[in-house]
Amino acid sequence: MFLKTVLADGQAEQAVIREMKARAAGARGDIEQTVRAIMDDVQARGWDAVCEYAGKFDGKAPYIVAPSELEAAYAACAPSLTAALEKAAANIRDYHEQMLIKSWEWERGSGETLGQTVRGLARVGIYVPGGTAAYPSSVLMNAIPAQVAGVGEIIMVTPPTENMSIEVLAAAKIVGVDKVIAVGGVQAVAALTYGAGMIPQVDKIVGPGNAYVAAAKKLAFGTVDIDMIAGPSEVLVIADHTANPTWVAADLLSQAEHDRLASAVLLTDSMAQAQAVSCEMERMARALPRWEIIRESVAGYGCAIVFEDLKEACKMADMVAPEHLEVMTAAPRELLPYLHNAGAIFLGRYAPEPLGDYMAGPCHVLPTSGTARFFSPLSTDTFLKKTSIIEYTRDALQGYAQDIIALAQSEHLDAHANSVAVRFAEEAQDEKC
Ligand SMILES: NC(=O)c1ccc[n+]([C@@H]2O[C@H](COP(=O)([O-])OP(=O)(O)OC[C@H]3O[C@@H](n4cnc5c(N)ncnc54)[C@H](O)[C@@H]3O)[C@@H](O)[C@H]2O)c1
Ligand SMILES: N[C@H](CO)Cc1c[nH]c[nH+]1
Ligand SMILES: [Zn+2]
Repeated sequence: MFLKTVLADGQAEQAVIREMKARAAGARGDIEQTVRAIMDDVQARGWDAVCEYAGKFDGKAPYIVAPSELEAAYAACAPSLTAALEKAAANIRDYHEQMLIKSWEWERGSGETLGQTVRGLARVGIYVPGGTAAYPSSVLMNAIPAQVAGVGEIIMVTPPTENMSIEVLAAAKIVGVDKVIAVGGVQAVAALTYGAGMIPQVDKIVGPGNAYVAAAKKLAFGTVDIDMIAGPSEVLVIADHTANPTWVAADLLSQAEHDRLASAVLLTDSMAQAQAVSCEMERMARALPRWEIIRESVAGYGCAIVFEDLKEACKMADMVAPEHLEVMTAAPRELLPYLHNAGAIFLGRYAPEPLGDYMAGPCHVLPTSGTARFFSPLSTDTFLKKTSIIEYTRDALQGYAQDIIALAQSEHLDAHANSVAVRFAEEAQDEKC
């Protein structure tokens, strides 16, 4: 069968999870030493090193992409594409405006004012891969949440390939990215991390890239912040016998085509459904241009598991914690309370995964490789920085003075205790006199 199909027996589920973990570890690769050497060299020698590595790996010196080049790219795209990008941009923007957290203040009691200021980061870098994975949709998905969060300056970097994607450049123009620099790979991440030549140091680097870029982002973490290390794409579909097998198959293929390491998993309570989906996948996949990639990803990381009860399938989905989770059952919302771990959940037959990739509005940069157990999608939160605010009146502080002093003394921190005591000592003295 095209999609290997097994009955759930406890072991089959564990085997799938083991394979996915091994895949995630393998995808990371063992290139840290090479990447560290480039990062260190850029930190030490700055722009000269960036230019040398750009020449070595991309055969071209880095340069700032002029606004006229962005305009020309926009004009060169089909109007139907720029219109679709603009529609997607509007949906991404209004979705993220809904979730934006604002600064807040609260009076706990008389004279105790507490709160938080919430501000966008001053400057962020967005990495956009070169090659076939240069997705214009990813430019929108990374840059718009940053803009809505109020980031001061967005710098986009992308490898200076011979024929840079006009669609990517058009997307940068639509969003209004502040600066686009044609530089890629580790040298781009290093320049954004330490600052080099025309590239200023940023506060955070986001966006996907190959194993070198991912390793560089890992090393950058600490000097700057990063979003996450994105692994290969994943889709897990929970479908009962009511789902249309052609549609389920189409959705599984939509992520299998991303990458040879991509995973496409079906969980169902119907063996007939599993078999029908497998047949449909094979039929449709053979007609797709990325057939070779699909064949490898489905053979390596695709499967269907048949459960007696869909609640058991939900437990398995929670263990996998997939990037994308589709629920195509007669009553999808009934399963929602049982699903805790996923980057994005698509409910019902009219929410195929590519709706989320392009148009619905939530960001398509999602946790992968099981990290949806604890990571969240990229969003405005990714680009926000919070600062606590504490303001007390004299009386409010006095009300806590003895408690603070007691706590400080218990930790043998006399200067801490004194910082509060000193504020009331003079008054105590005055009262004595
Ligand atoms: N998860 C997602 O949402 C998502 C989206 C888009 C792309 N991606 C991933 O992004 C990646 C894109 O990869 P890509 O290679 O096409 O573009 P890329 O921009 O990530 O990497 C290209 C750069 O890699 C560097 N490089 C190449 N070989 C090197 C070497 N031997 N040593 C040091 N540096 C080297 C070069 O500087 C080059 O500019 C893919 O792995 C794809 O799966 C993921
Ligand atoms: N599904 C990808 C993330 O896993 C994002 C993407 C971009 N374009 C199409 N798909
Ligand atoms: Zn996709």
